[in-house]
Amino acid sequence: MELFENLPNPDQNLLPIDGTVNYFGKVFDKDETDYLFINLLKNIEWKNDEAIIFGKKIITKRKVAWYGEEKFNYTYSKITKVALKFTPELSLIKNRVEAMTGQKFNSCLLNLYHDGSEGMAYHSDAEKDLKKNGVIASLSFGAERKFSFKHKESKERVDVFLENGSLLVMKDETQTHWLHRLPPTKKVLSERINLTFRQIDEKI
Ligand SMILES: O=C(O)CCC(=O)C(=O)O
Ligand SMILES: [Fe+2]
Repeated sequence: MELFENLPNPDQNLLPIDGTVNYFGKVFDKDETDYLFINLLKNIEWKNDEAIIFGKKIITKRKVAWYGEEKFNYTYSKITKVALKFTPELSLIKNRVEAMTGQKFNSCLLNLYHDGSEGMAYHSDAEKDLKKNGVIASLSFGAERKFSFKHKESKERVDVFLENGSLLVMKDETQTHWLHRLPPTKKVLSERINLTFRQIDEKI
């Protein structure tokens, strides 16, 4: 039986050292994936992102949204945001992800990339509002895109393609030792939605 030979193995660590990244592959069936993509595109309150880069306020082409269980404040690229309450679809996705990872999440940052010209530069998600070494669960809908990790010291690279309806989990010391990015590409002409479920430290 070689039928499952090429299926992603969620127990496999994609990183060679200093962190853990597990790729689960597609975790929603085709109909659910299509429904969720269209629903998120329509019902999420998408806004162009604002960030302070080298002291200057910039507005990104990429759109973002921030949802949570509570009205959390969250500081990202030096701008503080307040979370909106989870929609029924976000709660459904969250429950599914919690069952698959055995972790609890209380917030979600969403990104909408209109096409391959939009991406996200190298960064790590270790803002002070997040639990230290907390787990991040990343869901992708729409166009498949490459996602790259780079080790902060050795500069070693690890690439993974994030499929429509797939789940990627980053945990342990990943954010301390690795950067990640979504490189821009000329090959992708359609939209991609990314959801990163996170664990905001409720003590703050
Ligand atoms: O779009 C992605 O896959 C990654 C997004 C990301 O890294 C982030 O929101 O922090
Ligand atoms: Fe990130």
